[in-house]
Amino acid sequence: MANPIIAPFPSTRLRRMRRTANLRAMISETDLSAANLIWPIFVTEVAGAEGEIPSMPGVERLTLDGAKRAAEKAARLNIPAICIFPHSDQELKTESCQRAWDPDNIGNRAIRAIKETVPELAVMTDIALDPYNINGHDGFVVDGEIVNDETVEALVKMALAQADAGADILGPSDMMDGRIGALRAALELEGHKDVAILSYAAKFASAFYGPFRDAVGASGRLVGDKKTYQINPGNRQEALRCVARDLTEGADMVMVKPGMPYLDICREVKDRFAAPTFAYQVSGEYAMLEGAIRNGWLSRDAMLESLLAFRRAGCDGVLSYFAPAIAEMLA
Ligand SMILES: NCc1[nH]cc(CCC(=O)O)c1CC(=O)O
Repeated sequence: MANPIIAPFPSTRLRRMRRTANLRAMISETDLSAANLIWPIFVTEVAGAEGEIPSMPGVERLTLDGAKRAAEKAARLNIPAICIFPHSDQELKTESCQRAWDPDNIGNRAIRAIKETVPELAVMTDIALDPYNINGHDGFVVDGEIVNDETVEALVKMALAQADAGADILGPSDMMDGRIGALRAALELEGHKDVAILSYAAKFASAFYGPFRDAVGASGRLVGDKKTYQINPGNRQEALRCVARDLTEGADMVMVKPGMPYLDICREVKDRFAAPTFAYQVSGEYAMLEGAIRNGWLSRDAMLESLLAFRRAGCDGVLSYFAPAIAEMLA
């Protein structure tokens, strides 16, 4: 960090350069554009489940057709990537989670539909068993324990099905140990050497995921919590070790999640590892801001400011449910 030289007042008046819009523009340090956005969407296979998610006002579960229209909208707004989260049939959730690697599960059908509609749009996926797991966990549950190595084997099958369906970027959000290395090796072996991995590397056991679990229909399902695999929110060093580990195992990009309460981690990850770094402004952050905006307690500028803050903290991009609204404001 440079050591700024400040002449004493009144030689230095920092307000001089804030006086007009053009002067302010000249010394603006951080930019935000649609290219910095990844848009997470929910796609449902359940008739009647489409439509607004009550805890995420303004965000809808989409049908496959809705997902295609979202892809076209993303392309029109210059958003480079869309991230698919499946809402699957509750009746078909099992302990063995076999639908997670079914080529025709709703996630994989959405990948294909979007790649057919807008081939140039980057499609990112979610790798974790929770949308297909009867107990809402990201891994297999055996005698009350979330088992690591067996889960990683299943995640590899899930990843290969997504890569076969045409995914550009895989997003392992499961927080099992050793999954990045296993995924990377399998992708190399199975002819998918160019499929990228954006690892949910520093993923904290957060209370801010609540609305997301409503959106994917996992809320009523989750037995216990995710503290045996997600990071304790107070643990900074452990988060950095996770990022180092995932980069060593072959992640192309890393993520910090949630976003706004963890901007210190974003900055530190970017400074230390100089790798493509993303943050996930998660469902609870969206709900807070959007709820306050809808009540007239905050202006829409709060949304833009929150995104700019991620950029200032060193993030190359942000997964945000605000992506289309922001891109429209910036256009
Ligand atoms: N695989 C689970 C997953 N993938 C993305 C999110 C949260 C995203 C959000 O809150 O917006 C979660 C929730 C969780 O870990 O329980």
